[in-house]
Order: sequence, then structure tokens, then C-alpha cells
Amino acid sequence: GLPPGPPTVPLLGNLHVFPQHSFHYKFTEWARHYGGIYSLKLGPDTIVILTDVAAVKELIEKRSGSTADRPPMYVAELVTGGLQMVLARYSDKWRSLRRTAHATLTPKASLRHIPIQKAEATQLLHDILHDPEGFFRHIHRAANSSIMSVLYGKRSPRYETQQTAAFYKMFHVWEEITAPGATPPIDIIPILKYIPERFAKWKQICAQTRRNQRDLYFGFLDETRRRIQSGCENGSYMEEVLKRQEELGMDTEMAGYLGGALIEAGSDTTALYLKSLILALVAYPDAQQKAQEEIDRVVGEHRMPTLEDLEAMPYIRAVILETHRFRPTPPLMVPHRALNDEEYKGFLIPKGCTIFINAWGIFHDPMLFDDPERFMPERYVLTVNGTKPELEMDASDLRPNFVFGVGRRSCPGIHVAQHAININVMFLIWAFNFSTANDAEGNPISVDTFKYEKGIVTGPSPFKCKITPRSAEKAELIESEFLESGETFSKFEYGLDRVDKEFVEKTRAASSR
Ligand code: HEM
Repeated sequence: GLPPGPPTVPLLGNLHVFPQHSFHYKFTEWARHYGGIYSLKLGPDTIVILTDVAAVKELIEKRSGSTADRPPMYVAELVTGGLQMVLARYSDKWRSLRRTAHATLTPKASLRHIPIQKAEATQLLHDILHDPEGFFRHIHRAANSSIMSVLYGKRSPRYETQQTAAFYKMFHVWEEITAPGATPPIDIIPILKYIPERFAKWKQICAQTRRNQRDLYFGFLDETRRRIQSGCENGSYMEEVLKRQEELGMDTEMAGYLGGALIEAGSDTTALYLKSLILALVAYPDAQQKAQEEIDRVVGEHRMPTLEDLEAMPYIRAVILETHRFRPTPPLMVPHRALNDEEYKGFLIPKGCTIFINAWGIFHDPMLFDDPERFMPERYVLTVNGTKPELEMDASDLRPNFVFGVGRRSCPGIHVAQHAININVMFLIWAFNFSTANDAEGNPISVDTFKYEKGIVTGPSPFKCKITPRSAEKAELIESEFLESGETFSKFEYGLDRVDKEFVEKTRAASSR
């Protein structure tokens, strides 16, 4: 009764044709052949791939209680003790973490963080203005500093600031060790767990990553606690968690890992999204021009955009949604696992199978979207969910927020993420022209919109482009707004080392000239 799928061979199932990475491309190719719900066999394991919005709505949202588990991941268990919320099994530990995130990352609470998100987005403009070629680094700094300020009230003025550098150093190892194929197939052959550490390098890496994560996450927590005790609060998220610790049932161990998971889930997602945006703007100059014309019409020449302006900017709102559709940061979201046998349209979704939500395949379905491979924001001006105006099938479940997931595991950081994205998209399009760079002979270097990094969340591989301020007046406004942001920043700039302090003083002095 399993959903159909590619032919299998004895023992291996589909293992011999299973992609090495960037699964979403192959998953989508198979979906076009086998339909919106199909299955694969990896040895004894079953995988079900959903490339159909109605199936996602029914199985992941309505039957969430039965599909909200995550596949077992021994490495995550070893490193985080099962407390990394994104990867955690559907357990009491996860329920406590989720309850706390839900109670504290509310739409109302997220509004409190807008001033620092705006200030960080202003520094991003400033950094790109002075060093356009380094835009990848500047975006990652801004995203990490912003989420660190929201969560722990502690910012990073530079990419090299100790907390950001240490986080990314740890995070890259963490990403590598949790990537498919990085370790022997322990989750399929559990006996491999018992290989002694001296023969299993991955175990040593796990142990080191655990130490590094704990140093960072519990260090941040201690600092926040000390700040509360000395009366120097700045409204950060973890201050609230610490103050309500008892009421929320959070022991220190849980609070430490909650914060850690939020930094991990909140840093790169926003950064990768912004890199995809820039890539699309370079590749589709017409869309860029329309977006700039709309911003200029609403904002004029003499001030920077504000979040309130977005209401009057249907095209910019469409650019924001189209970037999610064109290059979803998590193309397969995060895998789920079925806790019970489920039946759907006559197919068996067996207990214990892994379920992938193929967001890429849905967003690139030519039945749903006109010319889905094109970056075409107007589709979201024409219809609310961007689908074909004359669509006969019901696509109402494809809400504009679909990219943040549905059901019990949907993204709890959605409001913080949306504010960051909205501010940054408006600022970047208002401030700069993004165009192709030229090679040494003066020929344009075209960008490849398919050259993406591997990973559960993914963004463009490094690419070259030309970024120039749209006018001298805008460049001056960036400098003055950056200078004014100093006041907002000052509440988040504690514990900076000498190099950071000098950097802050130097950059602000330069902007004031
Ligand atoms: C571009 C921005 C973002 C996108 C597109 C995004 C998308 C997603 C998706 C698709 C999931 C998995 C849903 C599922 O399993 O069905 C998820 C989970 C999660 N996200 Fe986000 N996210 C973003 C930003 C953020 C931010 C800024 C935070 C933190 C402040 C965050 C925190 C989390 C957490 C903790 C989970 C795990 C939830 C759970 O397993 O219970 N995300 N996100």
C-alpha cells in the first residue's frame, strides 16, 4: 500500500539511485513522474516525499500529532543530548522547548526587537557601501549580530568579533557532522554506535562540538543572567526566558540549548535568504528596476524606508515572497517522521517512515505557477499565493507563509525572521544597484542562479556582482543613519574587546565626517 516510486533493487531499494546532495532536484524530477506523493526505499527504511500542498495540509498540519516527530539522529543526540529543538524527537523535552518558544516569540514580543534589527540592517548598508565585494561576510555578520542581539542582547560589530567568529567556526563543523554521509549509517545500523572513540574520528568531532556548543551557549546564558542581576537589561529574549524560567518549566540545561537552537536556526536562514535576493536582483534587472521605482515613489529621495512603508509597496512585498518561492532557503524544510501508520488517498504512510516536504518541487510546479523557473514578483501581485490566475485546482493551502512550514513543527521564529527580512529587503533595494560584474577584459560575468551550496538550508555559492549606491544623497543618508544607530547599538555593545571598541569608534568617527 505504499505510495508509488522508482523501481527498487533487492536489499538496496533505491539507495543506488539516491542523490548524494541537493536532494530537492532529484526529488522534484521523481515527483513529476510519480506524483505529489511517492515513496523511496533506502534499505529497510521508507521515505515519503510530499510535493502536493493538499497532502502537506492533511498529513503535516491536520494530522500533526502523528507526523511531528523527527527522524532519529544519533549524532544530534550525542552532541546536544536531544535538546536541539530543530532536530529533537517529538518528546517531552521538545514540548517544553516549543512551549517556551511559543510563549515568548509572539508577534507582540517580536515588535520589541525591531529597533536593533533596523540598526543592524543599517550597518549592513554601511558595510556594503564601504566594501561592496565583501557583501557575503557583511550579510552573515549582520544576520548573526541581529539574532544575537535579539536573543542575548549582545551584538557583534565585526565579522571577526569573538562571539560571531566562534559561533561560525563551531557551526560549520556542526553542519558538516550532521550532513548525510558524514558519519557511518549509525541510525540504520545502530551497532556502529559502539565503535570506540579512538577508531571513530566522527565521535571525537562530536565530543569537541559538544564542548564548543556548551561553552558558547551556556556562556551567553551566564552573561545574560549577570546582566539581569546588575540591572543592565536591554529587553533581550533570553532575559525574558530566564525571568520566567520557573513558570515555563525550563531548567538551565534546557534554557541553554533553547537559545543555541534559536541562534543556529536564526542566523543563516536570514543571511542565505538575502544572498538569494541579491542573486535574483542581479539576474533579473527588470524586477529590480520595478522594485526601485516603487520604493522611490513611496519613500522619495530624502529619507530611508520604514517598516510602515511596506503597506504601500505591493511590488516589494511580492519581491519578498518571490525570493522565498524562487530559492526557498530550506528547499525540503526539515524532515518529519511518522509516529503511527497513516492512510492517505488509499496509500499507507507507514509508522517510522521519514517524510520530506518538497517545498522546492511545490514552488517550481508548472501546474501551479506560470514559468516557475523565472524570478517574477508580479505573480504575487496578481494572486495572493502567486499561483496562476486561471488555476483550476484549489491552491488556497499554499499560504504566503508556507515556506515557514505548517503544523506543530512550523517555524517559531517566523515573526522575528519576517521583520528582519522586510527591513533588509527594503533597505538593500532602496540603497543600491546590483548588477553583473565585469572581468579583466570588461566582459560581464553572468551569475548562475543554480550554483547553490549543499545543506538542509542552502544559499548561493560565492558569486561576483557590482554593488553601487543609487545616489550620492543615499550614500550620505546611509552614513548619517549609521551614526544615529550608535545610540541603539550602545545598549547591545557590552563586553567588547579592545579591537572591537577601536573599530566601533573609528567607523563612527568616519561616518560623522
Ligand atoms: C528565512 C527565514 C526562515 C525560514 C524560511 C524558516 C523556515 C523554517 C522551516 C521550514 C522550519 C521547519 C518546519 C517543519 O519542520 O515543518 C523551521 C523550523 C524552525 N525554525 Fe525557522 N525559518 C527561518 C528563520 C528562523 C528564525 C529567525 C528562527 C529563530 C529566531 C527560527 C527558528 C526555528 C526553529 C527553532 C525551528 C524548529 C521548530 C521545531 O522543530 O519545533 N527560524 N523554520
